[in-house]
Amino acid sequence: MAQFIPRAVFPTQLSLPRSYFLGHHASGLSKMKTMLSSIDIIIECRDYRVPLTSRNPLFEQLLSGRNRLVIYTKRDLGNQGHFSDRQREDIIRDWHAPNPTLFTDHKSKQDIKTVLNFTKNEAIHLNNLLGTRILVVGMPNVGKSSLLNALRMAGVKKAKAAFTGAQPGITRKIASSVKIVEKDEEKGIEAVYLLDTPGVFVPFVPDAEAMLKLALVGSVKDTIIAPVTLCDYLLFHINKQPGGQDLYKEYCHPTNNIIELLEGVCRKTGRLGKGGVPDTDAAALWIIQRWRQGNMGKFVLDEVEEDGLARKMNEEVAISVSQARKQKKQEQMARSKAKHAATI
Ligand SMILES: Nc1nc2c(ncn2[C@@H]2O[C@H](COP(=O)(O)OP(=O)(O)OP(=O)(O)O)[C@@H](O)[C@H]2O)c(=O)[nH]1
Repeated sequence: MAQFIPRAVFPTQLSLPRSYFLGHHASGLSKMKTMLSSIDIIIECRDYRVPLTSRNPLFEQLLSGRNRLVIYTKRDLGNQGHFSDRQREDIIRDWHAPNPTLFTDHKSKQDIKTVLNFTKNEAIHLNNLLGTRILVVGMPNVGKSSLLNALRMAGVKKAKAAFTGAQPGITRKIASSVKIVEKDEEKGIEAVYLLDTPGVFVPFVPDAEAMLKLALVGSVKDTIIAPVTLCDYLLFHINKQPGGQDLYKEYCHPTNNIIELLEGVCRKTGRLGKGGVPDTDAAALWIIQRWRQGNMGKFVLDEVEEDGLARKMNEEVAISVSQARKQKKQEQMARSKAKHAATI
């Protein structure tokens, strides 16, 4: 049998939406701006599986010069405990230095304890009599509320304070602060409070592939991109992993053809519509969910290289320059239209 060769590149998807910046993202961001003066530390959450693509330039503007901890959430979905995972984390830490960086799984007691200890040390250092106030920010569905709940449970043994969910946009408003560390006079620790915020999406996604990555990790609603397209992009990544084809071997032989895989899934799991027609959309969503739960491979979608962050930042500058030019052109056109209308 011929050796299976995975696709080297994913076909360009010209028709994909490249924006998902919603009303509550904009209002959440402007509310955050007004609150910053009463905040001591920012925890910025990013998704472990998209360390570059989940960087939001809006937060860079908002948080520049602020005391910031970067937390890469959902580590359990992208880390297999290999040496290469450790190397990747070292590179990411270097990107953010001197800001501290942590990697978490919200169900890992050790990971949550590390975050809690960080906040306690900051509280001792700041020694704010009114307590230390921490704002948690990040892209939609990155796991901000889950982190808050886990910290609250570990820190003050209190149950869930924030709603969480598998789709983005569960948190719509900045809620009141939640205590995660009690005041401890003996140890000289003032109380620590967290404030959860609504996820804020990037204002403009640079390319279709970045949109596919953000959709795959659940930052945009599943109704925005056709499930078969999204699943095809996942298949592209699965096939690139060592032994990736084994992840779907019960449904199909090694393939680059998404329909072939989905039809195999439909047959095996009974996802058939009227007249036995395979329900490929349902099969695609099922595979995507399995990957999001860590049952279809654990891997990172972005290439992590030492100069990766610097290249991404240059890209953002280029986009903002081209957007500024576009805006200027539109303004000139509007002015000349108005002038023309005034002369007739
Ligand atoms: N596997 C895994 N899942 C996580 C982790 N953290 C959060 N999740 C899941 O990710 C989904 C989104 O979590 P939320 O805490 O609601 O995310 P959010 O950032 O508050 O979302 P928005 O309301 O859109 O701002 C939920 O299904 C969580 O169970 C993690 O560390 N590992």
